[in-house]
Amino acid sequence: MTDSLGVELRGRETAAAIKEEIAGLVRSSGTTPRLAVVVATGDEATLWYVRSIAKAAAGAGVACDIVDLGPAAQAEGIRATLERLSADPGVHGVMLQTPLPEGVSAQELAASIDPAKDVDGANPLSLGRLAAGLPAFAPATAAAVMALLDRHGVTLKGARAVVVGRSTVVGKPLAHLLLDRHATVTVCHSRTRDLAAVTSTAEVLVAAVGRAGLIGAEHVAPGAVVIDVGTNPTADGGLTGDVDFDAVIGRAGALTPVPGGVGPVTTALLLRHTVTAAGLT
Ligand SMILES: Nc1nc(=O)c2c([nH]1)NC[C@@H]1CN(c3ccc(C(=O)N[C@@H](CCC(=O)O)C(=O)O)cc3)C=[N+]21
Repeated sequence: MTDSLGVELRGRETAAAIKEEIAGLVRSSGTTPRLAVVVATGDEATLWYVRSIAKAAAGAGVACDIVDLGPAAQAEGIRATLERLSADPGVHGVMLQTPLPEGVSAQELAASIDPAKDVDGANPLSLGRLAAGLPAFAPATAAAVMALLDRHGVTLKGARAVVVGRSTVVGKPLAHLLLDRHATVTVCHSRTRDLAAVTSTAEVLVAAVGRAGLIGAEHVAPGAVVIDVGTNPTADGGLTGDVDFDAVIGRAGALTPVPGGVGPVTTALLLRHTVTAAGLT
């Protein structure tokens, strides 16, 4: 918790600092890290994310190949592509975008990404290594939550942290990252009884569910640091989080906005992981 209330934890400055650091590393190494992004969907939000990765990569001096297999791609074709990119010494990072076509399992396919190139932490091996405390890439979104907490000087050691959401891409890896930092971690989900009773004990509260406005004032302890991972599309083509921003901002010690919070940091850390995979750090 913090002493003041209502601080906005903005992500754009953090993202800009990470991208600047990457650009410096690339310049001084003389190596161009290369990220391959495999796409097999027509989902608008995903395509937006892919374009923003390409744009951020260009600005940071990272090469980015979009490998678009189209929304009709089959599991075997996607697997062959991931295997080819994993074996290509010119490619340092490999990412498979979700969602995937009906009946195609992202987790089964992600097992074909070389863990050394698994910059979005999608291979089940990466999650297992993370849980075991071994070096591994965390999913960029989970890493972004930690980066925002660190950048804003939030103390995690001994802190009560509550994560709402148990997805493989955010909730589960994040619980391990917080445990590693000696937080006392509780994971809530759709079957949790009396959600507000649990979340209102949190000094650090992370919402990663995908339900607009789920977290209201009654879910938040005064002074808590609240990180909103939700990116829910709105009727007018915008984006809104899992936290009711207007209801919570005056009560929270600090709160990330959507847009402009976790999202931009996610993109920057995906590039940071690619730089690490290229051996630059
Ligand atoms: N394997 C995989 N990993 C992902 O991490 C993944 C994925 N697949 N599929 C698609 C979703 C979506 N996603 C976003 C990341 C950043 C923003 C982001 O930066 N949004 C901006 C604003 C965008 C706007 O205003 O429209 C912001 O929050 O400020 C959004 C969404 C990652 N995803």
